[in-house]
Amino acid sequence: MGRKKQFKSESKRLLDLMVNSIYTHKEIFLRELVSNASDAIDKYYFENAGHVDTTSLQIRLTPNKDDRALTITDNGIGMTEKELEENLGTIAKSGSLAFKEEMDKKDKGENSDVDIIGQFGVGFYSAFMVAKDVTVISKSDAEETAHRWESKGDDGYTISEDPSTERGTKIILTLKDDTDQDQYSEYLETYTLENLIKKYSDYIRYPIKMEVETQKPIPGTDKDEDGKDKAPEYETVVEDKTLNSMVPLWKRQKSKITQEEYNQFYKDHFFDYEDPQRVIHFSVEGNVSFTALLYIPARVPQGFYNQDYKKGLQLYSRGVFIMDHAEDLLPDYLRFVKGLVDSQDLSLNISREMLQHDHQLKLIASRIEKKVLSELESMLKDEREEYEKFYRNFGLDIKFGVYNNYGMDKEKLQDLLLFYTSNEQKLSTLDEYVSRMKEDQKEIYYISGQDIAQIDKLPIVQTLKKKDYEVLYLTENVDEFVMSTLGTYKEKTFKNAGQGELDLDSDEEKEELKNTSEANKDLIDFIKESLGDKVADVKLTNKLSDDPVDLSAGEGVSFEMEKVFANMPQGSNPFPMKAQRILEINPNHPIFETLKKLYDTDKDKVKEVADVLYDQALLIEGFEIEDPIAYSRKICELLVNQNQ
Ligand SMILES: Nc1ncnc2c1ncn2[C@@H]1O[C@H](COP(=O)(O)OP(=O)(O)OP(=O)(O)O)[C@@H](O)[C@H]1O
Repeated sequence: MGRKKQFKSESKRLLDLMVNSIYTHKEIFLRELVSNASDAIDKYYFENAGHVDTTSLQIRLTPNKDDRALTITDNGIGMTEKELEENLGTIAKSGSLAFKEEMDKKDKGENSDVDIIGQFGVGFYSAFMVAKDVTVISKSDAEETAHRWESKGDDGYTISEDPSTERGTKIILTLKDDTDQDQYSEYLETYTLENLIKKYSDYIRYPIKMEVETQKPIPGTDKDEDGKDKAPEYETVVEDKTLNSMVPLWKRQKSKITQEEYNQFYKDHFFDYEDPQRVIHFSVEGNVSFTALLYIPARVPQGFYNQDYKKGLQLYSRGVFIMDHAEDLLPDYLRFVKGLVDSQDLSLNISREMLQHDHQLKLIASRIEKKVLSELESMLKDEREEYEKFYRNFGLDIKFGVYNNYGMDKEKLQDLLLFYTSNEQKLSTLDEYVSRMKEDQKEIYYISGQDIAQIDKLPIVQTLKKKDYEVLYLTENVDEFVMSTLGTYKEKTFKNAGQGELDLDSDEEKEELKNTSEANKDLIDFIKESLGDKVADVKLTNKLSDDPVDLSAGEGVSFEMEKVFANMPQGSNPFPMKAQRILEINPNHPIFETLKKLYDTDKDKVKEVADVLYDQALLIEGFEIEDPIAYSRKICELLVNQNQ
């Protein structure tokens, strides 16, 4: 046995962290060791290109419950005594510098509480998260003898000669004792190992093999004495199984992948039982190189509106799984996109914290955003029905995308919006609406309500339709916020038809209305006074063709916004905002004549009628009335009086 040596001081600190790790993803040790094994085979392959029997290259897992040991064997390049010393005695060069800097910061008291293990190229040392003793037996073609490196972690390591003759490296992990938190013996179960390989290392290029026990029917036992079929007897057979599928689907040539394969991969990896609506598979070479395989689900994913729904793509580095739900790869408004990104430009040990600042990742994210948006644009252009199907599922996210971040992304998204309109009785883009606008129309009209049918009956909508103006129907809470974020589209301002003035009248009509209003000023003032602070104003309007009254909101908060604020959870909105209520009366409706007459004969009745009209206007707007019983009594009274 060789002399005991101490780890270099930096390594020792890292090792301490591993040995005493409270890191929750200890299982990644297997990914790290398998990845090293694969790198070692790569190196052997490249150094001996042309002379290698590629079929023999492999990685093997051997769990041994008696010894509580898990062995990972590869027939890669192996290490000489010196290499064992250099490579395993100091921490990996890639990570060492960053690690040391972080440690220096810590010493100066500036250290953030970052997840240190995830952050550095700790590779091999992660074995100490699960093992109390790590033995590495390695043989390089460059040396006659093999060597054995052994360590229990903190108290150093020994290197000695070993009788092995086969080229490559064998890493024997004697697992730590089980604790309440960690069942290390799980790593001796073949099914756990199979799952971990599938999860993290499925696409390693070389076969990862393991002997697995399976139950097989014993030949000839499926017939009884009379030759009739019966359930066969089973025996336990040990089979050598390849655990990984080796070639990632996304690395294969696009033209050679069937839709069925894409769909199956989606269902296997992203927990959906339905085929996706769209597959987007593309590669980018250049400043940053990556391949992305993205999917748009055909339906809203389960839990999509729950707080704990996680957006993001799976991240791979050269076919090795790094993490799930890398959220920085997708903007929020594309949170429905599922899929993965594989880039050789990312380090295997990159952490979430690091990703946020990673320049390469930002480039990847921006290419992905552009690609998905351009796919959606062409779907809208060329496959309208498909797009509308998509929009019914995820249009709300596109709307939130317009509204969020102070409208930062609105330019990118505005042409993907669809709204139901009065003319078309179907969904329209803003561009389509603008192209149909009347020559004299200056603004884009919209109006909000609970649903299409209710909006369609609103008095103001009837009037606009009569005058041949098209109106966008808004039925979702976020819609008005989208409109106010957009402000304009193709230099046309958005105008809430249920709010403020609409300027639809001709000069003569305006003049006539002004005259009627002046002539009836006393009556109008009286109504306003009798309604008190319920209304901000009462006025006559030409907007209403057949309806007697209507309530419009003053400038500022609209009725729809008021309703949204009112529905917010209590406490989140300490100053609920109310829209100004303006009661508008149709001077061409017979009710106005009645009011005029009553004003001369029975002012108390005017008050009653005004109350009823105001309540009616509230109902039309979808508000509750304050006192339904009083309202109903008044209506009955008026009906009875009429027949007397
Ligand atoms: N199975 C192996 N066969 C041959 N060499 C190995 C093997 N495992 C590790 N090594 C050597 O030990 C070195 C240190 O490994 P470690 O996993 O700590 O870091 P790394 O793989 O270089 O870096 P990173 O993990 O950041 O990619 C490797 O660079 C490699 O030279």
